[in-house]
Amino acid sequence: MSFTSSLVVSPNVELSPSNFGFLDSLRDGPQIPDSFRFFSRNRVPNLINKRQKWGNPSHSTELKYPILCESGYGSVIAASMVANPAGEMAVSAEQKVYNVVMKQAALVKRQLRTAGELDVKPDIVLPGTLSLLNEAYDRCGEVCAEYAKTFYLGTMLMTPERQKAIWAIYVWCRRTDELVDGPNASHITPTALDRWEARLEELFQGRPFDMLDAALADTVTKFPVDIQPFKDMIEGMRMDLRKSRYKNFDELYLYCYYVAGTVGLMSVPVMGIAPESEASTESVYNAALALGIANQLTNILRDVGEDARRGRIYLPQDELAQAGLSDEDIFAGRVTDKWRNFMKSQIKRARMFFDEAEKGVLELNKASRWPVWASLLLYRQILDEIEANDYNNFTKRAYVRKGKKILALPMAYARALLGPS
Ligand SMILES: CC(C)=CCC/C(C)=C/CC/C(C)=C/CC/C(C)=C/[C@@H]1[C@@H](COP(=O)(O)OP(=O)(O)O)[C@]1(C)CC/C=C(\C)CC/C=C(\C)CCC=C(C)C
Ligand SMILES: [Mn+2]
Repeated sequence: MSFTSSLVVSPNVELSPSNFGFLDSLRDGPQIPDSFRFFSRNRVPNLINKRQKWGNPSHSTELKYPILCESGYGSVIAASMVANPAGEMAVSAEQKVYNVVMKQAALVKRQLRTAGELDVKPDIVLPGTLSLLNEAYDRCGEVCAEYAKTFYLGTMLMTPERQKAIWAIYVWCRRTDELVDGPNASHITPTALDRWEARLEELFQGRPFDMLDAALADTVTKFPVDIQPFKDMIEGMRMDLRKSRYKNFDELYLYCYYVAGTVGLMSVPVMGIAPESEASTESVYNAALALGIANQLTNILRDVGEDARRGRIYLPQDELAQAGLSDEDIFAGRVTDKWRNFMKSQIKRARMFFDEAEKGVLELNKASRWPVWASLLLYRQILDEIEANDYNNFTKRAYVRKGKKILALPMAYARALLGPS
């Protein structure tokens, strides 16, 4: 059975709207309860909450990271070559990420600006398959609405093609995240992640395993989306399995790229760049990357206590030491002046990434700017809430109240009216 002429469903997989049990295909440890199905209508409670991570520029106001815009590449790249203890030159996290950004930007440059608009390939329909594909996309929309309501509302202005594609990407990201962060996380091994990656490769070759994969398989035939950011997100999940400390911001930055910067790189080819934009494709990708990093840093700062209770500290160890703090201080969860000062510098860094991201939102297609602004404004407010909690992110979870969330939508809309200057 196939969904479109280019999609071939893996043999022995019965495709039906209710077949979302993709964990079965990853199983290599203890049995996963059959009753568990990803994205059943009643959201499976997230028993183990979120991942977390961060970094800090307290000693300097100089931005090393969010500066991959066109000018100054040379110096950034030079700064990115670092010697390891053996004296060999190693490629820094920033350089690795930069290579992916350039690759994705080049791909998009070739395909995205066709008379300023995206040239969406039409469906080639086989009898009976289009309705299944539509059902798959509808299900992606439902999942998205269930997990990220504000963002889902923000996608309402997008063209149906773009909207569906973003939902499909969202669902793949959410499923990937749930592997290590969801209720079945304890069953997930590196081998399971290898299988998830093999499945991703199949999907990109037009052989989706289930309906939700089929939606993404269709999306990647229509938009210039590269597989690398998807693979990198899986790599981020591997990192989460094997690591619970980050030596310095370089290590943390790479992790943030893997789990969140990648989302920006996946989304821009679908959202599109405004036809009137004069910004370079690379600079828009750089901003997208910055938004992912900013979100993830914020996520880490919000969840310090929660993560510590799982034995995880995403904060850069060297910056903690510089601030006179240790793991024990975090496990003890004491809000001291040392902690407040440390947090101030971490928040400052996260805001710098948000500022960098702002520049790029203006350059996006008009209809895509709204959800991005909404996400940026809402996530950034979490930092304000951490401050309002007097930096107690050990026992108080910073969150944006419903009223403020609702207000963010018209504010985001107003901002979205502003395009490239
Ligand atoms: C408009 C918009 C936000 C589009 C992105 C849609 C999309 C594909 C989102 C996928 C998000 C996802 C499920 C990622 C999996 C890994 C993960 C969970 C990352 C964390 C997200 C926060 O999720 P949440 O608070 O729900 O976390 P819990 O699991 O509940 O704890 C992250 C912190 C990062 C998500 C990263 C982004 C949303 C980056 C978005 C960047 C762009 C869309 C680029 C915009 C373009 C420019 C030029 C600025
Ligand atoms: Mn999660």
